[in-house]
Amino acid sequence: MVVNAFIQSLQGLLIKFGVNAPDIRVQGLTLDSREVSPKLVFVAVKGHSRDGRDFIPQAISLGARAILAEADEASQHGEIEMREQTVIIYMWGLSDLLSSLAAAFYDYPANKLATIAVTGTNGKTSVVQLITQMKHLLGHRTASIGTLGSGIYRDEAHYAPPVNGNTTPDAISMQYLLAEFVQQQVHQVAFEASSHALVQNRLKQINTDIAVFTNLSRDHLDYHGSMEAYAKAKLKLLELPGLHTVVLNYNDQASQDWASNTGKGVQQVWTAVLPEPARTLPEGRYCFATNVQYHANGCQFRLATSWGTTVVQTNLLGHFNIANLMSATAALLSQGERFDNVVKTIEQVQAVAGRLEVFEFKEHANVVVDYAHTPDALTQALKALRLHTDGKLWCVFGCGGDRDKGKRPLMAQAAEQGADALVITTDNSRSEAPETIAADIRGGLNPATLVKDIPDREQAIRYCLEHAGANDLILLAGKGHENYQIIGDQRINYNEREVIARLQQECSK
Ligand SMILES: CC(=O)N[C@H]1[C@@H](OP(=O)(O)OP(=O)(O)OC[C@H]2O[C@@H](n3ccc(=O)[nH]c3=O)[C@H](O)[C@@H]2O)O[C@H](CO)[C@@H](O)[C@@H]1O[C@H](C)C(=O)N[C@@H](C)C(=O)N[C@H](CCC(=O)O)C(=O)O
Repeated sequence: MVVNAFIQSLQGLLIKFGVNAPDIRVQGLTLDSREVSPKLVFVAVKGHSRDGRDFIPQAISLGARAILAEADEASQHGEIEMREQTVIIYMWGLSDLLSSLAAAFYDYPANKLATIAVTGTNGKTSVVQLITQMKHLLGHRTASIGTLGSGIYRDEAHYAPPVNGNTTPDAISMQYLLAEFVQQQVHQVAFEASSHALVQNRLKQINTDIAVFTNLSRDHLDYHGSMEAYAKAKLKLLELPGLHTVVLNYNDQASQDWASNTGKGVQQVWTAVLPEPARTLPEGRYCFATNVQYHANGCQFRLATSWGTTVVQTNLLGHFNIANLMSATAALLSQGERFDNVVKTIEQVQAVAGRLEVFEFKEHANVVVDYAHTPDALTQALKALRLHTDGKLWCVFGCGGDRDKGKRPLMAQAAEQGADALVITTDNSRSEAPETIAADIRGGLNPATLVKDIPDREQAIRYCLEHAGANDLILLAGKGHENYQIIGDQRINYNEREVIARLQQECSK
């Protein structure tokens, strides 16, 4: 809820932007005509598929007292039109002004927060979540914004869903969320910066202390057109105001571009996961994980940084999670958190719910829950887990009903190539019979591959626990943090993490 402190004169603000408008007192701004109320100003801008100005009549009918509309040409800037009881103020270049306008409206909330922005093709969500959890463990009131939604971290993440389903909310929502956090005495915010958001200037006026770059690989070419344009979009993170540190990935080629585009006076901190201690050290600060040993319930590695060196244990699984952990650690150390305190948080931090989340079983094989539900994600998860077991790697998986049937044999191949023992189960069968989906999956397997069909997911997990050796590792792929199964047209409660917690208790009796 926007609180009274935000009620201010829009007029004062518009004067800053060279527009002389009548005095209008409002509580907020919105880009969406459907959300308009008399207390909100509707901001009508041209979009990719639609023109917000076409929704002005709807905003008026919902009681908008004021509308800011994108001007078609510079000469129209500051023009004022009255339609019924509503004042429409035209502004030239309004789309690009949105972040500045909203920042001013909400009184520059980012200036009152410690802010960390994370970009990169993979790992954004995990790094943001790790930073958030670690800052919480260090005793700070910490919030995050990203693919999982937005909110303050308490003992677990309970977030409001992402605005419009976007990883990075629109320019107005970003400032609004930050202002809400300020109101709630938050000290630290970490947010994901998608390449779309950077190109569309959703973050332009967000004072950002630290920028973290994870990695760059092919993605979103439908939107950006070429790898060059995509890489350039990511680099726009370096243009955000207030940056004092940029965290770069020594293992990723694209970091060289980042290093050469880093502004004067901005400190570079390099992160890496290396097989053995680094022979040469980068210029600037660094935060390296070396000699990583992978166990059934986590990793042990040597943490070698410009702030100190020690051996640490974490219950995160997978090489890429150690890379994510280094990014988070580097950001925290750059903020001035004490080395020994940060090390303690590395040892306490938990995996993001349903993302290579390990559940320990004393007498049985450990179980890992992961959201992997595409062939590539399944391949990556199995590849990561292979290092964590000397025994067999089990894979429990399925495919959705009423969806792309071509995916079924591909999932089978990914499982067959990455795992030693396969169990096909149900994963949102919808209107199809689980047996039909299983048969399609089997169609992608080598006939000699040993595979079991157990449509009931819980029975499938029990089967693996009973048959796997204590050194084996069992991956339950597909459900992750979700808490339902769609069977027929019913959405049935099913939380795999709760099922496993129950089985853990049963097994410990
Ligand atoms: C291509 C793109 O980025 N589109 C974003 C953009 O929408 P748009 O410009 O197409 O909006 P539009 O539908 O043309 O509408 C134009 C204007 O009319 C307004 N409108 C529209 C309908 C209506 O009834 N009333 C109304 O007022 C809209 O609020 C908007 O201001 O602005 C919207 C509001 O900020 C975003 O929600 C929308 O994201 C869409 C949903 C999207 O799919 N975006 C993807 C590509 C994206 O941004 N993805 C990245 C993550 C990528 C990743 O790393 O995985 C992200 O940050 O989420």
